[in-house]
Amino acid sequence: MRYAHTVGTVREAEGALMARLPDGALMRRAAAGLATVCARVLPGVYGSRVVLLVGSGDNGGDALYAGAALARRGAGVRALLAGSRVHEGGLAALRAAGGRAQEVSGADAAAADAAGAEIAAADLIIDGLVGIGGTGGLREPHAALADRAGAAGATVVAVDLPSGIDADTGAVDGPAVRADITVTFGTHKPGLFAAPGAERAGVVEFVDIGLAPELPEPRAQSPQADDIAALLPRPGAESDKYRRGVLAVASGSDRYRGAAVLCVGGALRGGVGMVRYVGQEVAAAEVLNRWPEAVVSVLDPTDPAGSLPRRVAAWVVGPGRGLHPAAVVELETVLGADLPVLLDADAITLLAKRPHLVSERAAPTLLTPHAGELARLLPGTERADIEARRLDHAARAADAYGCTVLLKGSTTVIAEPGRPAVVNPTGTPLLATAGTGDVLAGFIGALLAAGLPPRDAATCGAYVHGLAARLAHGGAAISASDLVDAVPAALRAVLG
Ligand SMILES: NC(=O)C1=CN([C@@H]2O[C@H](COP(=O)(O)OP(=O)(O)OC[C@H]3O[C@@H](n4cnc5c(N)ncnc54)[C@H](OP(=O)(O)O)[C@@H]3O)[C@@H](O)[C@H]2O)[C@@H](O)CC1
Ligand SMILES: [K+]
Repeated sequence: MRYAHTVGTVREAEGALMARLPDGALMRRAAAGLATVCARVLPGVYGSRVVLLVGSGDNGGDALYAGAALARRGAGVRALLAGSRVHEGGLAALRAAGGRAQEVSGADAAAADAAGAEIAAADLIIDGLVGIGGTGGLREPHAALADRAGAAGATVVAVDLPSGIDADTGAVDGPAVRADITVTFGTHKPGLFAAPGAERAGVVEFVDIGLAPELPEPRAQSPQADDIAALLPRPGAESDKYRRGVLAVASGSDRYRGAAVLCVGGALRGGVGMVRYVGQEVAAAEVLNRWPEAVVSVLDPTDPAGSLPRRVAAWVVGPGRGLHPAAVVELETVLGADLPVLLDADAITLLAKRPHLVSERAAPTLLTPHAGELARLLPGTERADIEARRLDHAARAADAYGCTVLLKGSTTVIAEPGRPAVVNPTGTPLLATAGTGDVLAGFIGALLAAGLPPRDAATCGAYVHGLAARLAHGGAAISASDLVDAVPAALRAVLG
């Protein structure tokens, strides 16, 4: 598991630790770890050209000390000083090691051109413009340096986090460094997990500076394959279809038959004991045709509540279901039962007008909106703002509805009141195609039926779903049906 803490928490922990350590000890640890990663990235340190982008604060100090270490090993190191001040100790260390420094000011075109030439000729660029002390979009000349670094062919290593991304949210306001590698200190930062910041971080390397004993509960966590393997249920000798869990699926309609077939497919591949599908006649026939192992019943339009299956362990409701009055009755009936329920798509749209159905519910509920649907659940919130600050808004919805929320999209985030947000690391743009959400809902439903709590079921579901998309065609485009077929390979990859 990777853990992330907010800037405020890091500052407090850093203060407590620094009080017990000699001056500069933490920065020396950070810079040594940074220099080690940089040396590993370079084909050879001796004779290589390293450019440091240096801002006013300690992030620049880290870059300068690491640059000094590389200069001592024979690298040609040039620091471009962009800030209103510079870390004096770091600059002295760089100079003592034979490195050179030049100032870059936003107004001086000649200095900017000289800096541009250094960047273009570099083998390695170390981004120490701003770290956790950065606020708002990058100012000049920082923004221009970030752009030039992006256009250069060199490997870019970001110090602590790529400059220009918000450490707590991952929001990017204007130009930001695009790193190949980010070397982060003490703990991960939430902005390294969540898009759009996460997309700028490249491979994230963690350097332990001894902060862990001082850190409280994290703001966010990002599961790795072994965490998922530990959570996924595995059938034992005593398993039977009822113990593995019976999932009721109310997805699709005669108009949207695919949502029925895909959701049931996701559930079956999620290892459910039995799927009980209920829906309109043509959709039900389609499900049976594609998945003969599903137990299917046809909804009575005059009695939607009475025709719902009983003796089930969990429910999935909503994908392609429609917004008609019978769908409302169905939703109210399902939420009235004391069982775990996953609501997706149309069920979320219906819920937005009836929030009490979930907020007053005691049994576990999981909502799986995309950003547009979450905007419906949080009146007055723009979709674009949700995309920019996914962690905050998922947490807000979880608090407002008193349930678990999985926010789908560029980075899938799972929030639950009082718990650290889970940020899924396997997401891929390949998933941005119709029907993939139906598969996810079914797959997570299977895990709910098996008895996993919603947060764990959602965590495993998002992870396996993303991995399946990546594995389906080796990174080439996929359809939602391909995704269903690739789930077993993803499960094999996780379970080993
Ligand atoms: N915490 C830890 O445990 C450890 C932390 N360590 C390191 O310290 C880093 C934090 O250092 P920090 O506090 O000095 O802040 P940091 O990000 O370098 O610079 C902030 C300065 O930048 C400026 N500035 C701000 N916004 C800007 C903008 N948009 N555009 C342009 N400029 C902007 C502003 O200065 P101004 O120019 O306005 O005077 C501000 O004062 C941390 O990320 C890690 O690398 C490790 O060494 C050891 C362990
Ligand atoms: K940085």
